[in-house]
Amino acid sequence: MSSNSADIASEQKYVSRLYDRLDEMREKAAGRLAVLLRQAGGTPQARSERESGVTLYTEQVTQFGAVENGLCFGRLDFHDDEPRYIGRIGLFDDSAEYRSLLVDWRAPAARPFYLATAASPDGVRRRRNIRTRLREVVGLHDEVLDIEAARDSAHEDLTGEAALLSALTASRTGRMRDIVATIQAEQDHVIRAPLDGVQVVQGGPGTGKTAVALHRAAYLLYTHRRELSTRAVLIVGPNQTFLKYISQVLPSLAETGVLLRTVGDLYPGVSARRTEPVEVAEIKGRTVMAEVLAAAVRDRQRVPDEPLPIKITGGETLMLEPETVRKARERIRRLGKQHNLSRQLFDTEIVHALTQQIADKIGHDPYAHDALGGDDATGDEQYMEEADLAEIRRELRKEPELLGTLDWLWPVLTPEQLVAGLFASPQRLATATPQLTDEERELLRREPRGGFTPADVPLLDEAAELLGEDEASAAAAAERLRRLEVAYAAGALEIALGSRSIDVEDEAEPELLAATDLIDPERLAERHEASERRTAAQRAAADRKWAFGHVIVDEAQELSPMTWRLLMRRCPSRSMTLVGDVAQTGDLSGTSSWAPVLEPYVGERWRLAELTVNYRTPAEIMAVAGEVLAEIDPTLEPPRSVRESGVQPWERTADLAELGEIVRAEAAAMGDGRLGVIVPIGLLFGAGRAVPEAVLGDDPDLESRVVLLTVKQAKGLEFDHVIVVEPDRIVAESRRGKSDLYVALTRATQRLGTVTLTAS
Ligand SMILES: Nc1ncnc2c1ncn2[C@@H]1O[C@H](COP(=O)(O)OP(=O)(O)OP(=O)(O)O)[C@@H](O)[C@H]1O
Repeated sequence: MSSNSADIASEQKYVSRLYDRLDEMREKAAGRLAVLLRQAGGTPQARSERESGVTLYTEQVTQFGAVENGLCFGRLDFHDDEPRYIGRIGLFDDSAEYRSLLVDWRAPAARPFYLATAASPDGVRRRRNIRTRLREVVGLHDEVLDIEAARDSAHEDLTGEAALLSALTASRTGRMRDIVATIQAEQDHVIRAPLDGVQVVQGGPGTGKTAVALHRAAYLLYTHRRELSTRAVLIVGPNQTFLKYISQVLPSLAETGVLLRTVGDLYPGVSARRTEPVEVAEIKGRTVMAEVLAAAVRDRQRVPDEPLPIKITGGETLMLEPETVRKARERIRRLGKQHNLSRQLFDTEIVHALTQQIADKIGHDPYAHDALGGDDATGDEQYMEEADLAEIRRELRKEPELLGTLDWLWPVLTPEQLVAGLFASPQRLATATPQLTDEERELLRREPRGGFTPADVPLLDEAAELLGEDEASAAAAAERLRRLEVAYAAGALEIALGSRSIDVEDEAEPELLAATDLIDPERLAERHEASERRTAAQRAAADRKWAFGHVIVDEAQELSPMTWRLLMRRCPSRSMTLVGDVAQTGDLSGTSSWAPVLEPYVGERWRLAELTVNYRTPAEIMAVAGEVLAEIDPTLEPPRSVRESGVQPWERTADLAELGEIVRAEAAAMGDGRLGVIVPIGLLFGAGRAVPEAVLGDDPDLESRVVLLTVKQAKGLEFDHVIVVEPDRIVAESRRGKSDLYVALTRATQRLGTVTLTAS
């Protein structure tokens, strides 16, 4: 780290100029936004232009606020070119030449900042990391890429790791940070990989997979803005806690147009929070469930055992024969249309059959063969006129008893009704699941009330495909969209306010406050709705059939085959980035190899990139975790730790009552930072009583100093210090217990301890 004050002063001058420029642009955008928000009325065209202006300037104000911290973090000096400053966004001066002041990190011109090495300098003489706090330059770290220049430099440091190491050893806050200033070359290659096709990123714990996935989203949105801003990018993460943990990374990279979702939230209108045993989730994740659901739909298309009497107005009773229903059903099934969309056809078939019955009874022309009869026609056996038949059909369609019968024979179903109804009924389960054992069937049974589990979501989606949407559900979808828009509009206003720079906030920027005073979320949502100018991410969130421009999956090894089906439906272009580690798979329906999950969708056409360096876990901890990895699969290589901490992991044996004391001692040794206590599922509440100061729950607040959680909850997260309680019990709790332990042991950035409890 250099602290040459002359250099710092000179960089400060430049950085201050960049902030001045940022302020100018932000003020301009906020001013324009405020003016637009005060306007009302006008022609439809004027309104529409105003609405797009509001969207544009809201986004700009948000973006300029989001890049406040660490706006500029790097500088490249070339042998034969002007220095180039690298930052979170591109900035230009407002002169006629529109000169570049700051290069966006995603632009090709910024790439040498991440890739140039002394061996392959690419014209770069010196790479400088600029560290800022608020708007002040507080340190420089130089890396000279040519030996000659290195001799003259005041910032001689050829290791190139100082900036990285200072980022890695900093205390954690409970929120993931971006790594834009220190992206490493192997990560950069993944981030900038082509948009098309399926890119798998396999890497051990701490290799930056999540970081890379998020930076890739930002890169793709920047580089392919036009395609992706209309189709949107979806990022799927394992749980709400994890999504919260990563939620600030993309805004800090000035990207907000990405939809972050858990699998449990991928079916619009359902928030799957119900829990269930892992064995049940595993059954629901099997591909065979697609056949089960198809059978469950067929089972709802009934054929009565006996003729059904149907009383119609006027007191007459028609008989609907099982054979008639069976034939109608066969004909309709042959058409291959979705169940709900076939209902009308079914009605038509049955109404026709019953009309025929009436015609047979009353419509036969008694004079058909009688030339002297009162009728005009001769010869042909004359049934009723077509107009009369049509009239009967019309009347029949209004008959309440018939309508009830049709509903019973071919009910219009929502996916929710189909799935909940299937699991609630032993009889329906028995019919639809011949492939399962009695025991498995029994596991699937549950009460319909109580909502859905994450493993139900792919089933709901599959069911929706089989059923098709009728008008009622389309109307419900429109209402969902409206509600989401109100929520989004509230969020957008919050971001516009919350992301203002500290300086601006201090001065209580009057125009921006006026902007939010002027419009409430409900009205902003109406503007969006009226103008059809919702962001793609907003529209995608409410639309089950949305085809995303790119889908990124984190912890992709955990997805079940049924979830893969759902995701592939959401991404027909197969432009995907899948990051994960097959050694960390915990879910029983997850995978331990990439090829079999991808083969059904893309054959062998997918690219594999491997990340090999562990940025999180010091070598001392990785040595312990490496032993567990060898037990999972001796052919797997643990990632190489980038640093050593000099601290060996510790082990203790204690009884549960002592756990509180141990945790307090560890927290005291930690300074500021976060301590994660990872326990077996069965011990969560017992440990919670023993360590009352720890937070725990479905979605624990990760910013708390001590967090108590299960391995499943800890997946993807990290803490400065970690205590793993009862490692053997963690292994024993699941068929994938060793992988769970491996995950638990690799969460610490500084120090690891394990506690084995004595039986008491
Ligand atoms: N180039 C980098 N510069 C600075 N920090 C980095 C870099 N790469 C990774 N890190 C940090 O290393 C830690 C681990 O990264 P991340 O969580 O993305 O790893 P992961 O591969 O997803 O791990 P896991 O598989 O255990 O979930 C994070 O704190 C991340 O910020």
